[in-house]
Amino acid sequence: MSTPQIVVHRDKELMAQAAAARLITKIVDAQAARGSASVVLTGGRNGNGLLAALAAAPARDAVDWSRLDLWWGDERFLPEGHPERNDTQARAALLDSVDVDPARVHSMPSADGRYDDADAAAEAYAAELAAAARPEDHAAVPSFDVLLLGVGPDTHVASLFPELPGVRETERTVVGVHGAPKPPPTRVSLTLPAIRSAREVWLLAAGEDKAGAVALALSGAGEVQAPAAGARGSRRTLWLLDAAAAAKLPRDLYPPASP
Ligand SMILES: O=C(O)[C@H](O)[C@@H](O)[C@H](O)[C@H](O)COP(=O)(O)O
Repeated sequence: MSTPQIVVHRDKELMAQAAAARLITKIVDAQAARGSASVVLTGGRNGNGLLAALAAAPARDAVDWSRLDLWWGDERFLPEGHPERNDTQARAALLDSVDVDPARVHSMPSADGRYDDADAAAEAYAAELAAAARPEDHAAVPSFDVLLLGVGPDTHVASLFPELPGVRETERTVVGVHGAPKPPPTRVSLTLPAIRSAREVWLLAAGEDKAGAVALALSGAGEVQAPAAGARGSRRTLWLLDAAAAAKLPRDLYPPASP
């Protein structure tokens, strides 16, 4: 697992634009090397801000959108098309305006009666991930090129909240989440083992309400108390912050070229 690297941008707009530029480059490079790319999307303001910045970036046309697999790190277990679903928001921010292959857009199941509950939905998504994994991935999920995560003020990532059962999961790749402290209470989430199968994990946090969470997760807290601390990529873990979210980082962690 990789050691976190920290990049601090002046404000959240610049952070979103820089992250979008980074993601375009990453996808183009992966497509050049392997023919296709895979990205795991996240919900929240910063994840959607990145997608909106990507939609507005002229370089987005360098991506072959038809050769991109999209997955989600978590989802609110709500009916399809619900405005609070992460995939509904991602479609509005970016996916409706680029030429993605619908068969490669792997939304998490919705609460529309097909699955009894979030646990059954999680099992179905785990099976979809397992079917997409290749032998060389050595895991029950593909080796995603980039997995994006927002960070909550309580240090949650995806729908893995401090001390809840989901963050303690060591076997399953996807779990149903019940009683989440952030509404809606019922969700579906990748687990830390699934997140750690990604080559690169990028965590996004902006605003002063995230400063405590960022400092805690990067200062040696355990992953059960601070789930963001356990989100690491196999090759790279990148924390993309704005200055306000970085404000409480211990000085020795603060990167040299920061504003
Ligand atoms: O399902 C959710 O409720 C969101 O996906 C959530 O996990 C979000 O990513 C973080 O809370 C950070 O949110 P912001 O980027 O809005 O601060």
